[in-house]
Amino acid sequence: MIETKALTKRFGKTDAVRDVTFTAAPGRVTGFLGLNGSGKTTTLRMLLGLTRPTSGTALINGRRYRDLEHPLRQVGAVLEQGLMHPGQTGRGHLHTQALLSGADKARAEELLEYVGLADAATQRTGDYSLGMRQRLAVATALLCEPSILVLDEPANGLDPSGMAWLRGLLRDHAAAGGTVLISSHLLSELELMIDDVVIIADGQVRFAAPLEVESRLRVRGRDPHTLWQHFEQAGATVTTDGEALYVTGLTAEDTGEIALYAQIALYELTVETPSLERLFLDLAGAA
Ligand SMILES: Nc1ncnc2c1ncn2[C@@H]1O[C@H](COP(=O)(O)OP(=O)(O)OP(=O)(O)O)[C@@H](O)[C@H]1O
Repeated sequence: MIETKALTKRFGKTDAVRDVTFTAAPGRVTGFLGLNGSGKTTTLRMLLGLTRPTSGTALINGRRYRDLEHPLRQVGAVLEQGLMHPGQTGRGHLHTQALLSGADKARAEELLEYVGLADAATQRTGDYSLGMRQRLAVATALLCEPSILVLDEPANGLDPSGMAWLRGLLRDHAAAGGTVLISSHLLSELELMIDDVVIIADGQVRFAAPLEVESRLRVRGRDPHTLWQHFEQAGATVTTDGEALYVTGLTAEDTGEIALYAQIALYELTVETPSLERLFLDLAGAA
């Protein structure tokens, strides 16, 4: 569990982060979205004890990072990929990091395989592509099997297959009960991998909610007018573009049952998740 409460950081006269409060819950992948300079990295650095907050708190499993007993066993972070010696091999890097963090070599070998670098383990990291360095950084973060993963812009440099790999890895981590916080300005890519979204603009949180709350249903049926009345009677909000009805406030199951009860054939019942990009541009742009 990650919690920030009224987190604030001032650099001179600049309020980089102002009153930021949000939660990233276990079992969920939380996207931390913002344009460049919006305060994402500063927030994550405060969470990881690398920058001292001006005020407010940032907690990992209920404690500040510096009060954690075995921080690397609780939280793994990918903040930048530059922290590896270019002359060291991928395997050498991971073995060194394992030694420093109290993990064993077998875990390092397992992770080389898991992140898809087993075949490139003997190459120098200086010859790695940006995507390969990202994979190695993720492997390093996972060495001590932390329940929480914090990743700052991990999608940078990943090709489509790398993105699919990252998506699978984060989903598996959350499915096993872990907490994932991932920052990005690459909206379309995050949309497929997150459960909850926190949007930050100009140092302040503009939106924090599960992604699905904003979803709506697109419904077409034989008698739209009567369907409309039934949906409204069930408490839904209904609009139309002349082709279909758009229903919010009902599940797809409820909607199907209501149509069956009214004996009106349905021709279409689609759950539409709003484009995160549209949501983001509306909220971030309003800063
Ligand atoms: N050490 C610092 N000293 C002074 N100002 C800083 C410092 N670090 C960040 N800032 C300022 O704080 C604001 C937020 O920066 P931050 O790096 O947190 O944003 P970001 O959302 O991570 O952006 P990016 O995606 O470009 O990294 C910016 O205006 C930045 O210039």
